[in-house]
Amino acid sequence: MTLNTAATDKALVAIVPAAGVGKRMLSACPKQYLQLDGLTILEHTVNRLLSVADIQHVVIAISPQDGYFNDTGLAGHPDVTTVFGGKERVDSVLAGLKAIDSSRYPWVLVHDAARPCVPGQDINALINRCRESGDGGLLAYPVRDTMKRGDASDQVLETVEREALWHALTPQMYPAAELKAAIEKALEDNIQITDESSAMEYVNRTSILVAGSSENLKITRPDDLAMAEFILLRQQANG
Ligand SMILES: Nc1ccn([C@@H]2O[C@H](COP(=O)(O)OP(=O)(O)OP(=O)(O)O)[C@@H](O)[C@H]2O)c(=O)n1
Ligand SMILES: C[C@](O)(CO)[C@H](O)COP(=O)(O)O
Repeated sequence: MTLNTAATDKALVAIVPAAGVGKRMLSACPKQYLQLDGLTILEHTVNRLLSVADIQHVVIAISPQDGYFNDTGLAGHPDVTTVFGGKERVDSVLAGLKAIDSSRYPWVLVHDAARPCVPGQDINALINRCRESGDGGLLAYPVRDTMKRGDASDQVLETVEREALWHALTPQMYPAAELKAAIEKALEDNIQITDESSAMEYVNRTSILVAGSSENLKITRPDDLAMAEFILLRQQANG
C-alpha cells in the first residue's frame, strides 16, 4: 500500500515502530498501550509527532497480532496509516518505508512508539539541521557518566572513554529511499541494525548528531513509566 497523500515540498512523514511486545516492561499488555495521563503511550507519541507543523502523516507499524490499536483514538485518524511490523524493530521500520511514496515524501523521520516525551522543539531542531546540511541525522544526548564495560559475570573489564560518546535517541531523519536501500542492504548482509543511523553508517553515509533532551527517554523497564509520567505532566504544566 503506498500513501498517495498529496504533500507540499516541506511535508514530512514519520514512521513509528510500535510492533514490539515490551518484554523488559513486564506488563500485561505491550508497553506502547500502557496508559499515561488518560492516553496510551502510543497516542502521546503520535500526537507529539503530529503537533510538529511539517509532519503531515504518520505510518505506524503494529504487530499482526495487535489487539489494542483499534481501541485507541488513532484508529481512523485521517493522518495515520498502519502497516504490519516484523520480527525485529528494523523489520517494522522497513515495512513502514515500503508504505511510503518517496517521490511525495522524500524525507522520513523514524521515532520509537516508546518515546512519548520527545519535545517538539527537539524534533524541529533535527528537521532544521538536516534540511540545512542535506545530511540525515538523529537526536542524541552526550553521555554524562563514567562508562564501564563488564564481562559475563558483571566484573569490570574496562572503563570506556566517554569523550564524544552519545546516547542515540529518536527521531532519526533520512532520505526515505536511501534509508530503505541501506536497511535492505544491511539485512541482506546479515548486519544487526538497532537504529536507522547504523544502517546508514553501513553504507557509509554520514549522520548529524543533534543534541536533544534527556526527557526523551525510551520507556523500557517498569520504573521508566513513573519517570515518563512525571516528565509528561511537567511538560504539560510548562506549556
Ligand atoms: N519487532 C519490533 C520490535 C520493536 N518495535 C518497536 O521499536 C521500539 C523500540 O524498541 P524496544 O524499546 O526494544 O521495544 P520492545 O522490543 O517492545 O521491547 P523489549 O525489547 O523489552 O521486548 C518500540 O516502540 C517497539 O514497539 C517494533 O516496532 N517491532
Ligand atoms: C532506536 C533506539 O531508540 C536508539 O537508542 C533503540 O536502539 C531502540 O531500542 P532497542 O531496544 O534497541 O530496540
